[in-house]
Amino acid sequence: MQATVVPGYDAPHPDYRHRSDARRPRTHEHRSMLTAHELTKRYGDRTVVTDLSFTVRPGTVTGFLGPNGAGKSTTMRMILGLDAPTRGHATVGGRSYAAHPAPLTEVGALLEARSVHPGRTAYHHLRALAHTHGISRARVEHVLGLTGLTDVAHRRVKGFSLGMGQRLGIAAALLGDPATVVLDEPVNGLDPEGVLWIRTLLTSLAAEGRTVFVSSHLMSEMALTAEHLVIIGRGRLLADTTVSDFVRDSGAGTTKVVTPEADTLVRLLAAPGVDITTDTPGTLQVRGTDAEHIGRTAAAHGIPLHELTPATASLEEAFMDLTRDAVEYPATLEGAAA
Ligand SMILES: Nc1ncnc2c1ncn2[C@@H]1O[C@H](COP(=O)(O)OP(=O)(O)OP(=O)(O)O)[C@@H](O)[C@H]1O
Repeated sequence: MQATVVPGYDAPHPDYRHRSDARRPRTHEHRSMLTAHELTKRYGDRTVVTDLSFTVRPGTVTGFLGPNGAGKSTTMRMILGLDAPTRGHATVGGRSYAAHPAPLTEVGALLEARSVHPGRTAYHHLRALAHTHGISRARVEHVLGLTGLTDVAHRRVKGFSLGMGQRLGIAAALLGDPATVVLDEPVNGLDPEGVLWIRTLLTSLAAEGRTVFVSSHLMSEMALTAEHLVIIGRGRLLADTTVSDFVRDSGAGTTKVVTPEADTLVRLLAAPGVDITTDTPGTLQVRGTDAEHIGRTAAAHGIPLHELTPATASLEEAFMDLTRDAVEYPATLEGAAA
């Protein structure tokens, strides 16, 4: 496939793959920008991805959201050259994935459970991958540490839990120290500690200047992890926005506060853009500021709070509203009875 080269693109530095976790220079960030341009995929007479265009930038986590069957995996597979688009194209750092001379060091990907030989240990699986790509043993040990697998590195993969398998997939994705990371539903199978770990990992990968593109069907999960959102439904773009704009536009940025000193707190929080309503004495619904500011203000004035709850549930509702018409198999009463 012909490589499309963006202006200003320069070839990777030869030492690039060995520069493990150093913060990437900001001037090189354009290298890892990921773009989808009118991506379209048809299977038979069904179009599952339609005219999808968006850009994923380095330095932030971008969440790729959509209900089950929306076309997230298909889009990611087209970006990674695993599925050919019917129309349109995708580039990473200005080139198609296939045009990169050493793709593993440019793009690290976790798609649905990889085929790992069950009789192999995690260490040998990664060593074999590293060997075929000229990656050092030290890097294998580094990614085992990064994914919390050091203690089980010499156990056979067939004994791994779903979460451990997921960590191994992420270790493989990071093996080439890639500037771009594409992960399909990485929290699947992880326990709460694992979910927290992946959030921290993704945020730190982005803070190092990498492009981080991660799919999920859960808004609540993405709202805690991503800064930017690309939302699709039935293969079409529904929103390309920041999490804070989505929260603001959806009206989900309400915080419930229960306090015996409601009148004093209302006076203290009054500011342009802050809107406070109350239905029940002692219970406030605050918009235009966040729970942290409310908590700090209350603490600074010795006001007891019996409850301080950001309304994350309504964020999920806003996402469901946006995608309702795009859900393939909506949960209905008839459906439940069937
Ligand atoms: N190889 C294929 N042949 C035919 N249809 C397919 C194929 N792969 C995917 N599809 C269909 O394309 C649509 C999008 O699937 P895809 O897996 O991309 O969605 P998704 O958003 O990743 O969903 P999920 O969150 O459930 O993985 C679905 O209706 C799926 O059945």
